Amino acid sequence: MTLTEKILAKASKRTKVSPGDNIWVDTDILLTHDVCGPGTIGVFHREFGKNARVWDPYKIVIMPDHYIFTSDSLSNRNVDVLRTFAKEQGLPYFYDVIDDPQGTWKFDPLKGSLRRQYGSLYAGVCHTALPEKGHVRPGEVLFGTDSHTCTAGAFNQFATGIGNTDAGFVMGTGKLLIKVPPTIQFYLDGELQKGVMAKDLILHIIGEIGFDGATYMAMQFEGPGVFTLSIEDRMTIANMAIEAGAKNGIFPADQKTIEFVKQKTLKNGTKKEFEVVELDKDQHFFASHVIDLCQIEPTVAAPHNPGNRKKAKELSSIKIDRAYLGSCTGGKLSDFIAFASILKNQAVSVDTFAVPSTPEVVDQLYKIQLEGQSLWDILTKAGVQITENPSCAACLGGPLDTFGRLNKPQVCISSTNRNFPGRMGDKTSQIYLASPLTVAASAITGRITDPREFL
Ligand SMILES: CC(C)[C@H](C(=O)O)[C@@H](O)C(=O)O
Repeated sequence: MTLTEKILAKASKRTKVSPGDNIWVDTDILLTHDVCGPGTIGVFHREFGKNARVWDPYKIVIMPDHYIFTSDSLSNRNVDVLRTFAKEQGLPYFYDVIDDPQGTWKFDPLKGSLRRQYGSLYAGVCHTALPEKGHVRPGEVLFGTDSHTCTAGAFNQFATGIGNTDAGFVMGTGKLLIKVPPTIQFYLDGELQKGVMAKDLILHIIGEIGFDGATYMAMQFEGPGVFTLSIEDRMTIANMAIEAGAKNGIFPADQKTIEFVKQKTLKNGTKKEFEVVELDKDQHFFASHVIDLCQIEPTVAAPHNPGNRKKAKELSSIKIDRAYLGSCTGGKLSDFIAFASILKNQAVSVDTFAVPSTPEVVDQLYKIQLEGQSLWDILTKAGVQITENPSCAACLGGPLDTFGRLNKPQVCISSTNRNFPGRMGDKTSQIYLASPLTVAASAITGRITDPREFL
């Protein structure tokens, strides 16, 4: 069996499952957020009753993260619905945006001043925050009401996005009926070259198979190249499995995975026994691709789908109005480090926005230094507008007052995950998806630029 089949077999208490089998699986974690949480809660109450209790309060994680820092009253109401529900149900893992609805500014000793509009519990973008807060473990089944839930496949687990109806059902029963997906193998060899990031690799792969090339399939990444990738690289790759239509993306576990999971679960009091799922010798794949990481070049997805693959160097005539760094895909700490490595002692020539994915990333921006300057200082000196409020922000447009939103027709290069029309706001804007290095290089020159020109 493939990694996905092995996890699903265990979760359905079977010795073997095959692609196409419809099986009931037990859920380890159900994740929801402010956009889909209220709908999920509505389905849960409608189907299980007004006074129903969730199946297991310790297995539900609620992380508001999408439309958080906005004056839009409907968005704010969504968070209120989550808050009320978490209180009623006694949910220990509700990562509220604020501690005290009356007072939201805090003194920050790192900066020596008041900052942030969020409280001590706020976790940031759910797909980055979930592992950071110790809610992912190899071998487990994670369902989330968000298509990028597949990010957690980086940790050797079955992680997939589901709709509110399914999530309402999981909330009440802890179970879900799913069809076992066929698996496509991506066998990675070699190592990514300087100037090339995990984002380039996944854009390359989506370009290869098409943005529907893995519809309802598992994308399994293996081979020696996998172990050269950092945990955050693997998250970027698994995160965009859905952009090829995949049910999930999945990686084998190594020492990096085990150490990461142990450290985060210990720190956050979520430590549980887990069993790594090993690769079988005779797996059956729907298809198999071998990829030499050394051959990957800075890659861009041109408008209007993530599979519209071009090399960055082929697009040097495209002028941009805006550059954007952020989201579950491109707002992690390693994304900021890469971004700052190019922007050090440089200046951006177009409006450039950066949104950290979690409060932890914000803290590290002040702490981590490159040649004596903090990442925060490097970026602000280069002219980047950074917010200290981590959220999904303009990755998916959001209310008009969303930080970095495209409020007029613009050409934007972005480290995010989708470039559909209207995705970042204005419907006629053009979005080019790229790695943080390519976004930084392009922000300096004002046109799409291969970052190797700056190395
Ligand atoms: C809001 C949510 C349903 C959506 C998703 O599922 O992906 C969003 O996170 C996105 O990235 O488009």
